[in-house]
Amino acid sequence: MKLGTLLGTEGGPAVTGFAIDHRKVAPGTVFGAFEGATVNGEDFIPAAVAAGAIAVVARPEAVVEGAVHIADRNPRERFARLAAAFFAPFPGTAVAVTGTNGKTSTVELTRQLWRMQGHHAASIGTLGVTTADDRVSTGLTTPDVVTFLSNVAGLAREGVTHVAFEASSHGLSQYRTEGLPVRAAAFTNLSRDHLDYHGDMATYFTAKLRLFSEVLDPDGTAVVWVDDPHADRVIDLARMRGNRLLTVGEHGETLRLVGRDPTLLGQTLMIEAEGETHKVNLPLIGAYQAANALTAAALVLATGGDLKATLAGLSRLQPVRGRLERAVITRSGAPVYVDYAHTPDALEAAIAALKPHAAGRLIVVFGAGGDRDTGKRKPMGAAAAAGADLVIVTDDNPRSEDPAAIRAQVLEGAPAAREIGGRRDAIAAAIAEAGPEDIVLLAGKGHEQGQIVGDLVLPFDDVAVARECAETA
Ligand SMILES: CC(=O)N[C@H]1[C@@H](OP(=O)(O)OP(=O)(O)OC[C@H]2O[C@@H](n3ccc(=O)[nH]c3=O)[C@H](O)[C@@H]2O)O[C@H](CO)[C@@H](O)[C@@H]1O[C@H](C)C(=O)N[C@@H](C)C(=O)N[C@H](CCC(=O)O)C(=O)O
Ligand SMILES: Nc1ncnc2c1ncn2[C@@H]1O[C@H](COP(=O)(O)OP(=O)(O)OP(=O)(O)O)[C@@H](O)[C@H]1O
Ligand SMILES: N[C@H](CCC[C@H](N)C(=O)O)C(=O)O
Ligand SMILES: [Mg+2]
Repeated sequence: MKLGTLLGTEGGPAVTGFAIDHRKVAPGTVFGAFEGATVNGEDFIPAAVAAGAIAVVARPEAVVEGAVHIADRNPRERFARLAAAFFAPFPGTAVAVTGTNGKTSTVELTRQLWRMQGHHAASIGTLGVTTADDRVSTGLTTPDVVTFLSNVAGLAREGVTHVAFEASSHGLSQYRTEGLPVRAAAFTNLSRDHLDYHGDMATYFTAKLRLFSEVLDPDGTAVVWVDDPHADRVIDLARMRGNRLLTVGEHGETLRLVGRDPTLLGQTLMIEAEGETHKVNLPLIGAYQAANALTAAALVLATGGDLKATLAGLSRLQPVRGRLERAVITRSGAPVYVDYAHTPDALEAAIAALKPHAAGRLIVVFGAGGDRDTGKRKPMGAAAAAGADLVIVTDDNPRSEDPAAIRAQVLEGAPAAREIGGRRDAIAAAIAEAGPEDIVLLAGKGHEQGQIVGDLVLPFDDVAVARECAETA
């Protein structure tokens, strides 16, 4: 593709690729120079041009010599749209999910439901780029714009027609997915997280609302979990914009949850839809997975899915990696669950999911990530102390922070909790302590395969460690 074609002029050099890191520039690359959280990408423009960049997307005040300066007040958005034109075509049906919690679960459940209806489907998010037979991690929930758009185009070349992706608030703020048409967008919930980046809840919510105000196709469908207190803002936005609106939840119009009874390995849902009541045996435990399953079902309906087939599909859903995943049953008979809860709201949800199944005590082991929102640590301790019978505070991913300092902040919310710094020791202690009527919940790391300590990523998988500890307990 010629640069002129991209810019709506004529001719010019051939475009060979796109990059936002100067170290990835090759001859023919269009370079995006963005002011970032740690450095200013504009500082690398000369090096990018020296490496062969033929054009640079940057603010008008940036200095570009030896390459075309594509000047724009919002260089991230302009770059994404140009890159999308270069990487296209994409799968015909793309949907996005945003919310503090439930994004990964919902996109994965959507992928499974689409597949049951015969679609070649994929999901992109925290677990990576997932298709029916493959999963490749990208390191982020919403990958950087070049990784994201090139991967989505790659999926189309593989024959994928339906993709569901997680629109994180960081990803929305940084225009990482702009240029990919979005046929439906779902809102799960909003609670405290990522205030280290957004500063306050209003800014955090505004970042998420951009999915509905700008990213969702004007003739696209908004899917809203209406039981969340923030849902009204999303509904108002969808109505104002004239988007089709599907609502789910106990107060939903499209899929109204009228009954939910926990069973041994899941739950029976009563769902009102199109004037009829449907009974569904969902093989996932917890109110939160019922919420995500209904949201996923509505996304499938929003993209042409048949109601009966979609509701029937709910009974065949497979658990999502690291989301209330049962890792092992201890020698004493206590099940050990691994969950990704790393916010106060999520901890509450995971504990509420397991509590009805614990005839004895619920033992919770968790910590909090370093270099993330510090304000959520005490409320996380409080959420665990309020819902669990025994709380063990340990390390999550300390990153560049002092692990003991992080634990101390969490313990402020759970003064009666035990503190065991090493995560493996904490898991071992919980498993040794658990009796036949008890349940153990390991929260915060879920599917993660490593523990980030300083610059190191030490191999660590909660599921594997739980199994090893259960062997020797
Ligand atoms: C805080 C944050 O979101 N940072 C992301 C952001 O970096 P940034 O724009 O701030 O970039 P920077 O490091 O300041 O550099 C500025 C620019 O100069 C460029 N550069 C930099 C150095 C160099 O030598 N040459 C060069 O060209 C960079 O590529 C960048 O474009 O853009 C980068 C490229 O897309 C991302 O890799 C990076 O993610 C960092 C690694 C990260 O940890 N992000 C996490 C917090 C994140 O995004 N999490 C969300 C939320 C998960 C959830 O939902 O809970 C996610 O979607 O994963
Ligand atoms: N609908 C929900 N309501 C409340 N809590 C939820 C919900 N869905 C998931 N959770 C909790 O949040 C945790 C993370 O779930 P999930 O990975 O689906 O969320 P996410 O939005 O993708 O998170 P992240 O922003 O870290 O990528 C779960 O392990 C569970 O504890
Ligand atoms: N166990 C991780 C979960 C959060 C990871 C991701 N959601 C992010 O914020 O980057 C941590 O707390 O460090
Ligand atoms: Mg996720």
